Amino acid sequence: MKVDVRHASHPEAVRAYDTDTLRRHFLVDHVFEGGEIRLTYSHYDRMVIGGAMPLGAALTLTAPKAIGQETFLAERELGALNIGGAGRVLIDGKAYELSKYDCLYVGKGAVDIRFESTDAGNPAKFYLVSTPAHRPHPAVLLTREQARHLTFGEAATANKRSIFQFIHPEVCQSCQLTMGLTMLEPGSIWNTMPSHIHDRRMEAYLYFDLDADQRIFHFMGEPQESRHMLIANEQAIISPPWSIHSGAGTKNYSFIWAMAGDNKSFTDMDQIAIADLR
Ligand SMILES: O=C(O)C(=O)C[C@H](O)C(=O)CO
Ligand SMILES: [Zn+2]
Repeated sequence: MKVDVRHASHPEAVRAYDTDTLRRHFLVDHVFEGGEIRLTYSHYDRMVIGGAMPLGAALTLTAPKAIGQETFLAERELGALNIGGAGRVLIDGKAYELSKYDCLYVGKGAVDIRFESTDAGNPAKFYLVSTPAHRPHPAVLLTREQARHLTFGEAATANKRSIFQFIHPEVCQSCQLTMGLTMLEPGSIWNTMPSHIHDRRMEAYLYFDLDADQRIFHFMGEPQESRHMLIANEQAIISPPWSIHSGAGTKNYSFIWAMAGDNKSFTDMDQIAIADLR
């Protein structure tokens, strides 16, 4: 299992980052590798993001040194959303079957976590997000149809999209983790424009369902000091709590968002007027 540790950056320091430095701190360019679990440990709210892509054999989620525990979920909770072929997650011997766009919540205290693909030729890709947790909540398997479905945006502003809230207080209990999926309609390319910040929570995005030759311009930074990174399919970004997080693709795409921090309120956002961005 590979673990990459990312430290937190002060917004004043980020103003001076060049492209490579921005990407080193905030881009996770290699989330999925066949037959491996890869993790990135962010010091923003100690969120861990990563990918588990099992092939022939099951992959076991063990506790890396960064966690400082005997087992990965000793003091953590986990969301796993499948963006690949069919697969299953085994939690202490109980199997949960996940098709593409299904999400599993796993609470604090689960010990033995394994990931399997149904067909190694069309492997499952489990996108993982984990945050510290203070109490156990039951495991919940959610299909996209069981998520809370909201629609936002318009074709005229190229931001017509569906938001599916999976790990959200009205759908599934968690300690601090929230997680969901946003899918843009063909012809719509903008997510979260007008953009927002929420200093109470950090956020991470996994961009996917993007053609290999297309890219997403991901905007970040303080609202009056915006920067951008070019993102390819199945790459993730870490968004500090003080940063905008907004993207424009050269084509439509989907992304998984996840947040952690002082509240689980999706609507607790400070909106930034487009005219105020710099
Ligand atoms: O398309 C969107 O807008 C989103 O998906 C917004 C993110 O979920 C977000 O930034 C939540 O704070
Ligand atoms: Zn946000």
